[in-house]
Amino acid sequence: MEAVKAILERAKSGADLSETEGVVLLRQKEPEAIAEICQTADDLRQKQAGDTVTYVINRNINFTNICEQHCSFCAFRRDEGEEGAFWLNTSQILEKTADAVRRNATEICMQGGLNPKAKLNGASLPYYLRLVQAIKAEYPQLHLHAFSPQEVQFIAREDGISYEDVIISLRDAGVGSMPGTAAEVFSDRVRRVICPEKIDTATWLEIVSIAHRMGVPTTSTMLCGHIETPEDAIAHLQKLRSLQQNAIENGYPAKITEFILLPFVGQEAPKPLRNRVGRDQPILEDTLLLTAVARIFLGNWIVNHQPSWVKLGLEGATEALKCGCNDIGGTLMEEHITTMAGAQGGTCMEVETLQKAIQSIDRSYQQRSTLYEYL
Ligand SMILES: C[S@@+](CC[C@H](N)C(=O)[O-])C[C@H]1O[C@@H](n2cnc3c(N)ncnc32)[C@H](O)[C@@H]1O
Ligand SMILES: Nc1c(NC[C@H](O)[C@H](O)[C@H](O)CO)[nH]c(=O)[nH]c1=O
Ligand SMILES: N[C@@H](Cc1ccc(O)cc1)C(=O)O
Ligand code: SF4
Repeated sequence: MEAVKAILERAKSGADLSETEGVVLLRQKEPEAIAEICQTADDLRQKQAGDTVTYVINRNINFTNICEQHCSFCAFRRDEGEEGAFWLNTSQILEKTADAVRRNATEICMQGGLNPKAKLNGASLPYYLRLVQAIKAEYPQLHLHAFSPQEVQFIAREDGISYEDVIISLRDAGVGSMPGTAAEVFSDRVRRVICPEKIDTATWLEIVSIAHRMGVPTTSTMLCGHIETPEDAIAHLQKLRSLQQNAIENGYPAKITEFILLPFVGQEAPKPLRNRVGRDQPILEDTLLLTAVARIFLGNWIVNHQPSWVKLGLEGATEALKCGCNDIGGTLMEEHITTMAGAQGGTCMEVETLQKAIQSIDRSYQQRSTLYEYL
């Protein structure tokens, strides 16, 4: 307990914790120590981000779930022709966008499977650019938060072009920011088990750094609660922190806007990983401790922290607002990826429901843009 208190004092004084210190915090089992860690995270949240909790009105559009990869946590992907496979055409996407705009969305969050047939004139990039242009032509004011580093690498590989060229083209067509998914856990040992076909740690960091250099802000995520160790989790946070330090120190025009913890949902995930992890739903207590440690460890470098109501339920996400989070996330309108994995939180939130959850813990709420401007 004395060791924990000393570490928390250092964090409160504004110091960046070492990985060893982070691991000590994450390994705590005593309720008293855990309560102190959450209290420190809550204090730092107040100091760094204030008492107002933000939300964004957005819609997820997953344009296809046909994917050439086979991540062992993913219940969303399908082979072409398999039951449940889908691939939206432009008019379906525009209908969903029109409905989102009618419901006051400011953001479309677009991601999909890696579909080698998604090409125009034999190339992937023009296909993705057409998705972007179709939306931006009709709704130039909408913010497009689209395509993970894995999707960027897929396009570059299919077309034999550089990551930089892909990112510049997407940016110039109207992509406003990049979701920091596909990060999973930055341990190549773990990645060989849970996502052996995915980009490795170094490539994820490289692509996100290029995005920052090219003026494209990104989010950042971590998939937790599967086979990662506390050391893996802290190493992941350390890599995000130093990526952000690098963007700031080099004066890049963009950086990481937020950190989102994504607890693994196993219920409908492929059986090998589901069985190895041994549970269907995330353990709330473990998620909350990691939420708090992430706030403390990322320090002043990443000030916006968001829980996932999809995965924790709105009640669990509201608890996370007391353990370091200052944002409740998006309305989403239709969530598929983790809902297909058996997540219990729902697929859509009304603005009023998010506001009530925030009010229930005596905090004020505020609508934000994707880039955290108050609206
Ligand atoms: C499904 S992918 C979509 C974009 C693209 N296919 C990719 O992998 O980057 C988005 C993210 O969803 C998350 N996800 C997928 N299955 C999940 C599950 N069963 N539980 C929690 N998160 C999951 C992963 O973190 C993954 O990177
Ligand atoms: N937590 C989840 C999110 N969060 C992302 C936000 O909705 C938003 O796009 C971001 O904060 C940028 O403004 N998105 C999901 O699709 N699923 C989640 O579980
Ligand atoms: N789109 C979110 C993150 C996200 C997306 C899909 C998920 O299933 C989970 C998380 C972001 O980076 O901003
Ligand atoms: S997580 Fe993404 S890349 Fe992996 S199988 Fe699912 S859709 Fe494909």
